[in-house]
Amino acid sequence: MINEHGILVHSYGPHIFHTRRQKVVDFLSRFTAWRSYEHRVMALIEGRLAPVPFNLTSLEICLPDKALKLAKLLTDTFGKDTSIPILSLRQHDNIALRELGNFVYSRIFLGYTQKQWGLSPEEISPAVTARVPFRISHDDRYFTDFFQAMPKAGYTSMFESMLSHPEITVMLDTAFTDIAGGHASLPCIHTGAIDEYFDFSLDSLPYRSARFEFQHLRQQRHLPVAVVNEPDSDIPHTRVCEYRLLTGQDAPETTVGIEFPCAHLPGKTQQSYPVRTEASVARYKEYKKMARTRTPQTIFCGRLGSFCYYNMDDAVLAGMGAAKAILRFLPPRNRPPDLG
Ligand SMILES: O=c1ccn([C@@H]2O[C@H](COP(=O)(O)OP(=O)(O)O[C@H]3O[C@@H]([C@H](O)CO)[C@H](O)[C@H]3O)[C@@H](O)[C@H]2O)c(=O)[nH]1
Repeated sequence: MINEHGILVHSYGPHIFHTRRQKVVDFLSRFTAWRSYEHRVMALIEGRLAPVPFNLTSLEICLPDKALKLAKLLTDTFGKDTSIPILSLRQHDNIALRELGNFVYSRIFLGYTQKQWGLSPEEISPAVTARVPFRISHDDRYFTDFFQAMPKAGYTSMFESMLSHPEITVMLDTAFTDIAGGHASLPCIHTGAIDEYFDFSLDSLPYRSARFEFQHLRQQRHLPVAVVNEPDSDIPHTRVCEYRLLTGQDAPETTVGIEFPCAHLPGKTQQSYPVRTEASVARYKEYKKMARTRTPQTIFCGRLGSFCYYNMDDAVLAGMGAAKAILRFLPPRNRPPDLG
C-alpha cells in the first residue's frame, strides 16, 4: 500500500520473498518483474547492534574477548559455513558451546519469542526458532535461498496482475457465508481459518496477531538495515522495519513500521500466525476430519486454512497444488489433459 506520504509500505508487516523453488519463481514471474534484494536484520543486544541470525560477526561484536576461541571451537565441531538450531547448541556436550548457546538464547530468543508467541521457545515447535539458526560463517543474510527478491512494483500490483482475467471476479468485503449460503456445494478453495469456517464447533484454534504502528520520519534514512529486532522483553515491540530499504523506493523521507505482537481475539484482530502446539495441531486434525466428511469439495489452503506456518513460497506452492486439485472435481471430459 502507498501511504499518505507516498511511501510503499506493507500493511501487515515486512514480507520478503525468498525461495529455493524454481517453479514458484516461474509462476510468480508471469505477474511481476523483480527487484533483487537480500534481506539483512540486526538485533539490539546490550546496546549494540549485531547481525541476526547470530553469526561469527555477531560473536565478535557481543563477545569480543572470546570470539576467536569460540569461532575455532564452533568451526572444529560443526564445520565451516554450517548452521545449528539454537536449542541444539544449548544442549551440546561441550560446556563452552552450551554456555554460548545460553548466551544467544537469552539475548536473542527468550524475550523476542515470549513477546511474539506469548510462550517460551521451549513451549513452541522447535521448527520455529530453527528458522533463525546460529550461523558458523560471516554470512549476514537473513535467508540463504538462491532466489531473494521483492516484486518490483509491490505485492498489490503483482496480485492485481494475477487477478486481471476475464473469468475472475473479485468481491471484496464479502464473507464466505454470504455466498451460496456458506458451506460450498460447488468445488471451492477456502483460504480463511478452518475453525471459523466450521463456526468454531470444535472450539477455536490459537493464533497470534500483531498491531503495526507506522511513523513517518523527515529524514532520508533511519535504520542501518531494513529490519532491526528488539529482543528485550521489557520493550513491547519485536521489530522495526524501514520499508524503503526493502522496496528500494527513492524518496527524500522515510516511513518505519513498528510491530507489536498480541493475542488474536476472534472477530477483533487478524490472525497472523497459527500457534502450533501438540494440543492445537490435534484440534486442527479434528477439523480436517470434519472437512473431509462434511465438505469434501472444499480444499483448505494457506496459513489459516492449513493451520501451517507457511512462508510465502510455501503458500504459493500449496495454492498451485490446490488449483490443480480443484480441477479433479470437473467431469473427466472437461479436465485439462495433463491432469490425468
Ligand atoms: O531476533 C529474533 C528472531 C527470531 N526469533 C524467533 O524465531 C522465530 C522465527 O523468526 P522469523 O522467521 O523471523 O519470523 P517471521 O515469520 O515473523 O519472519 C518473517 O518476517 C520477515 C522478515 O524476517 C522480517 O525481518 C520475513 O518475511 C519472514 O520470515 C520467531 O517467531 C521467534 O520465535 C527470535 O526469538 N529472535
